[in-house]
Amino acid sequence: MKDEVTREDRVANLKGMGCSRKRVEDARFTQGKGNYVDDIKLDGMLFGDFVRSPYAHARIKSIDTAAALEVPGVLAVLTAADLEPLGLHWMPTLAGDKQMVLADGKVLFQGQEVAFVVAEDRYAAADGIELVEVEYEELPVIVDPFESLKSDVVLREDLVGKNGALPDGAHGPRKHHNHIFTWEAGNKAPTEEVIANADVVAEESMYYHRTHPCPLETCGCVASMDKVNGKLTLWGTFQAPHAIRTVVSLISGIEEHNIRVISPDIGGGFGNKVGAYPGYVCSVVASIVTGKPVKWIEDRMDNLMTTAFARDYHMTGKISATKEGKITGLQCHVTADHGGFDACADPTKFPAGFMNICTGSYDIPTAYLEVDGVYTNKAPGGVSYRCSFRVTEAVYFIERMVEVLAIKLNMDAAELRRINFIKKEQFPYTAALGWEYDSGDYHTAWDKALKAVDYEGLRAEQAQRVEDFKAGKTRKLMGIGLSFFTEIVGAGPVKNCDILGLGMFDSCEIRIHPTGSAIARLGTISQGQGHATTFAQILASEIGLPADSITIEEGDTDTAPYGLGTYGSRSTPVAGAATAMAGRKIRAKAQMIAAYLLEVHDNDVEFDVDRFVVKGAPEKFKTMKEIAFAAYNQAIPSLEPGLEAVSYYDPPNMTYPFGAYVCVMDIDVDTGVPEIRRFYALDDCGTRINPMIIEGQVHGGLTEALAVALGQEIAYDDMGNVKTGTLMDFFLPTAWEVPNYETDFTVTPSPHHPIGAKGVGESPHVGGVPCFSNAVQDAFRPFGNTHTNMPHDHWRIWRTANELGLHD
Ligand code: PCD
Ligand SMILES: [Cu+]
Repeated sequence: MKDEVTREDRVANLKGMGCSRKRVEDARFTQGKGNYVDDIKLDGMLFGDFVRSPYAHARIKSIDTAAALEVPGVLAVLTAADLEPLGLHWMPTLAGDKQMVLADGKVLFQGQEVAFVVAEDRYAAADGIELVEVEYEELPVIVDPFESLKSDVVLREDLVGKNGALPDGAHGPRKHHNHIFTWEAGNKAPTEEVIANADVVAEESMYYHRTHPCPLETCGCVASMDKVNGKLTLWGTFQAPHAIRTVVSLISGIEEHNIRVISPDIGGGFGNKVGAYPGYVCSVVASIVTGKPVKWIEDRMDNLMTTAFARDYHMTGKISATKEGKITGLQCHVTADHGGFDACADPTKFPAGFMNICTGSYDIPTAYLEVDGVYTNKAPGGVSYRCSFRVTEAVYFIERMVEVLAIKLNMDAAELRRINFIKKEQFPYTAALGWEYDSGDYHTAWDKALKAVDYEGLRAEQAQRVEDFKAGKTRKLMGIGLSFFTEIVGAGPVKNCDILGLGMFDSCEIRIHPTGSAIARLGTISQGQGHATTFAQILASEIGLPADSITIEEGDTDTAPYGLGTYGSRSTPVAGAATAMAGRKIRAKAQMIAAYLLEVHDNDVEFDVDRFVVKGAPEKFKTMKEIAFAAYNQAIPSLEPGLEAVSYYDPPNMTYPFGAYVCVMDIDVDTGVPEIRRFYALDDCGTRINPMIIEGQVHGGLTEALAVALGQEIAYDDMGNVKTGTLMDFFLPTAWEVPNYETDFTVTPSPHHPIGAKGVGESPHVGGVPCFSNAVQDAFRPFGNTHTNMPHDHWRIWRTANELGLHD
């Protein structure tokens, strides 16, 4: 006899929310069957590549392309002079600035695009590049933003009026010719007053160094202009394909319906692929000029040296408290190094992103933040790396300030956090710098974390270690790194978040096929996160069809509904919500169909897992599969045939995931080598869609956090040369450096999200960096250390030990 199918079986069969469904995309990724931009090969396709500036700041006196054009296979060499008649020698940036597509009279950073060589293949292009003769006149180089604000050297002549007048920038008045904007949040005078009269004030200056996400796949595109039909198709590594389509239309004048932008598989994005690069514009122009498809793919050095960097924030803070440790005020000033052009990808009203989340997880009554953006001779960008909107910087700042305050108060840093956390009953909580935190339960998470690692025990062990060190019994110190973070993800309500005037909603469109399977398309685009797996799970739970019968498609602007793309952990909070809402529309229609089929009133049926059941008569039901068929097969009075829905979702607020991290580290004082003994990470991202994917996200984010905290950096010398432009010098952690992460969670749903989910992709990075850094700093705390700057590579750790006299 066949076992009866239980309700539990039916739930399991859906593989819906909460299930660790295996990633459906991995079958192709693990078998080398992914379809990345560089896999696209079209008939007659040409290859374009850049002549790049060896200088960080120079006047361009002449460009001679004659010899390059003689190279067999080289078809064209584009310079700014060729783009100028088309109005394409400069392009708008996402931050309201403009950027040279090809060097127009001067170059502002090493690696800047000077000319675009179009050839039959990559090798001919490379030969052509060698023969383009550019005459440069070197100009004084500025790599330090503080120097920049004092210098007579004008970096952006295009932004200075004839008589030296300084027209306003995109974000208001400018103080100096190399100044971009000042952005403020909070209340200055009251904060200064609180700090001036406080029992205790801790002050610190810190530099969050410039780094780069270094995705496995570099940036690139293939442009194909079909002149007969007037259609442009652009494949590329785009994190925001629809926005790219709109931008391409606006700057090229090609009507938007004649542009098709496709993001195929993307080998990691991490924010690097949000903005628009000169390579896109040049490929499009080259395709129009030659009438052939043109591919442009960066090499690793191009990618590291010239595409969207992250961080480069010089932060100075003051934090005040009572003698008992209750925080009373916080002040922060940032000097933000934006390089040669302001190309940050923040929502328009937020030139320093969400840096104003820098009060962190603490109930701080008054605060003030001021950010000055500055031009220097470095590459532009400033969007990227597992937090598009500067939350990494904000959390690093507050999590260091709290540690520095703990030292000043001679208090335990875990206890100091505990007494200042926003309390559960205070949510929704409006922070001093303006954000409304949707939900949180920080005390529960913190207690769980400290208990899991036996915090008291660790502190006792650390004290013993200090004794042993002083007694000459060991040369290893022990650091306990703590961090508690609150993220802000899911941009964003259209009322205050837009990019280039495009409101930051997102979308999902669903079609149910007659046999009860479905396709859903979204305005976001996976770069490895596993959207094809997880969005199908949301739908499975909402519409009662198995996730395995639902295809998720993203990234083709001809088919997907308009959306703002994937970055800032916005897919779950925004497109995930749209998916649930579209699913509910499907369910509402399915209910009417079910009622018709069961010959009862609409309100007499109710949804149960995968079917509609007559209330009080569970043996009378129609499964979603049957309903789907009926939608196409029966004429139902007053209902259109078919079963489709679309939702454009404008979230009422952002979501505020949080987490509690602890890192235990042993540091060899004589070599400066840190050894991570334990890393415990508790994440709360509200309702969890796929626990296994969440765990993968946490592992990835923590590994990138380890990289940034312990060695990864884009470093410049005084001449503006990039010293870390290859993977020989740029630290990319491998399994060798990575510890065994212990992951954990609590669940505090978002009250405004239809399924209560918050983002998680960025969180481990945001919380991880301060945790690793705090572990290093904590090891040296007993010897008088208050703060040292990242990255904590072996040399810098060794130097700290040396400066503290530990080598004597
Ligand atoms: N609650 C929850 C949440 C979430 N999830 C999952 O998880 C993931 C994620 O999500 P999110 O957080 O929402 O996010 P998205 O939007 O999707 O994504 C983005 C992110 O993501 C991350 N992760 C990753 N991974 C991979 N693999 N790759 C990549 O690239 C990446 N990137 C990075 C970044 S950096 Mo930016 O862009 O900087 O802003 S931001 C970012 C997906 O799958 C989802 O579904 C779940 O499950 N649950
Ligand atoms: Cu972010």
